[in-house]
Amino acid sequence: MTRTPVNVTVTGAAGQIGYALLFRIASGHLLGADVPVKLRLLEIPQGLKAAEGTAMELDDCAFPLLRGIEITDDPNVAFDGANVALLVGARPRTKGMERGDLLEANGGIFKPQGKAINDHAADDVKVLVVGNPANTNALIAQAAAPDVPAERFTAMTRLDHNRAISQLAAKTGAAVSDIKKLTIWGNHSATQYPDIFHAEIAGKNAAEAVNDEVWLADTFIPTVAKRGAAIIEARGASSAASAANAAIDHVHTWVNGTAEGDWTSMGIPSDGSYGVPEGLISSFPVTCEGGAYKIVQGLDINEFSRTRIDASVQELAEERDAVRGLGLL
Ligand SMILES: NC(=O)C1=CN([C@@H]2O[C@H](COP(=O)(O)OP(=O)(O)OC[C@H]3O[C@@H](n4cnc5c(N)ncnc54)[C@H](O)[C@@H]3O)[C@@H](O)[C@H]2O)C=CC1
Ligand SMILES: O=C([O-])CC(=O)C(=O)O
Repeated sequence: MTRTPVNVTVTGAAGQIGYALLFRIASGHLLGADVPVKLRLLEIPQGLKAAEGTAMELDDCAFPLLRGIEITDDPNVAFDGANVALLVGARPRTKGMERGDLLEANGGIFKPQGKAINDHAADDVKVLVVGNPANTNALIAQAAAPDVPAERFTAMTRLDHNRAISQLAAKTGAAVSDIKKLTIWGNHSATQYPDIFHAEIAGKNAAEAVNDEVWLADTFIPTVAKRGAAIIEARGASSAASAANAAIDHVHTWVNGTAEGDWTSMGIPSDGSYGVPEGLISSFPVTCEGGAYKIVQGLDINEFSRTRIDASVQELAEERDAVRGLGLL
């Protein structure tokens, strides 16, 4: 049976994450090895030529699943009929730019893109925001798309989730595949909280297996939370292939489901669970099934975790208030 191609829109397609992402989408890693895709690449006018170069390379791979590539600088065209929208392009912070300036500059990107998604995307559109500040950019886009169910707007904390699994595996000598139920709470920023109290290593509680609160507080949490800065320091450029890989993981899990006995972390609009104010786009532990996600309920949050979740959520509330003050919500 021939399947109808899924329309996948990628913004910032000529950037470094875009370059690492597009080939994996086209080769079937995003949605599945039997799902044909049509790509729409959105760039600013200065980025169009480089996006065309990437499209030439995509053609040269002769991917059997790739059924077309369209390149545009018009969000209304890029999101027309989009089933999956990966919002990667964002305004990076430049010298002398304050946080408020960054939020304002990104508001100028994510508000019109949210409106274009509202007006043109397919009814089943799923949106992942990668561009930083990812959680608040997702909130801006979602607010501009009142006709799209709010839960379709998500922000990427899967890279943090994967980083935390890898650090925990290195500490304990466990295989990455033995680590389950890790959680990233809060913002994709240095305040995020990677939580191992409910995680399992080969079926045993991870916090008990580690049994080292000093390592947890002084090494594990800051290493995961500041990994982005460490990569910039080492590579001279921010994470690209690992960020693209996390975007693939995020959408693949959302569409195809979490494994039995495991969960993942996604930045999603809060329903008030775990004391996170409703509407904030915060990272939670979630399970996915049938193309929808659900927050894992009933976890016991200890004092150590509560303080850290609250601090990250407080930062999200401040970002929301700042963009509200700028008239972006
Ligand atoms: N959530 C996460 O875990 C991570 C997020 N990031 C963020 O992802 C974003 C992209 O990173 P890179 O690809 O490395 O940046 P990059 O600077 O290499 O590429 C960004 C691309 O976006 C394009 N762009 C800018 N404004 C646009 C607009 N309005 N519409 C369409 N395209 C637009 C630019 O022309 C550029 O080609 C950054 O904001 C970065 O901070 C990066 C790593 C991890
Ligand atoms: O830190 C950055 O600028 C890029 C990023 O979000 C990450 O690597 O987590």
